[in-house]
Amino acid sequence: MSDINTIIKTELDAHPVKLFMKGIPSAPQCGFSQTVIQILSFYDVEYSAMNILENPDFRQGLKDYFEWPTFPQLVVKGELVGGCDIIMELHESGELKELLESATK
Ligand SMILES: N[C@@H](CCC(=O)N[C@@H](CS)C(=O)NCC(=O)O)C(=O)O
Repeated sequence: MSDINTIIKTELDAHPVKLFMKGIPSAPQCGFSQTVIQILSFYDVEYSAMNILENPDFRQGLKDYFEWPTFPQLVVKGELVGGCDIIMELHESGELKELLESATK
């Protein structure tokens, strides 16, 4: 495993719900990231967010790690759930609630 993959794995092990985004939750720097932050605010869930604009190694490393080319990336228990479109769909279908609840169990 390359160094960045090891660092990503350590980060994911430490945070059951992890959002890789552009900007920070109080000041998203992209509309897609902003939408996911708004959706997460509907849930009583603790999450950790990383600004990939300030972490270029993660920005490229995550694209390779998850084979997913864009941000945001929401990761629950080490598994990529998806980006903005998927999170919106899962929110509307009610599946996101279950997923987030499973993260704390
Ligand atoms: N359809 C995507 C939209 C996200 C997207 O297009 N993100 C772009 C612009 S913010 C991106 O991350 N590009 C790669 C990069 O900037 O490294 C989703 O559902 O998340």
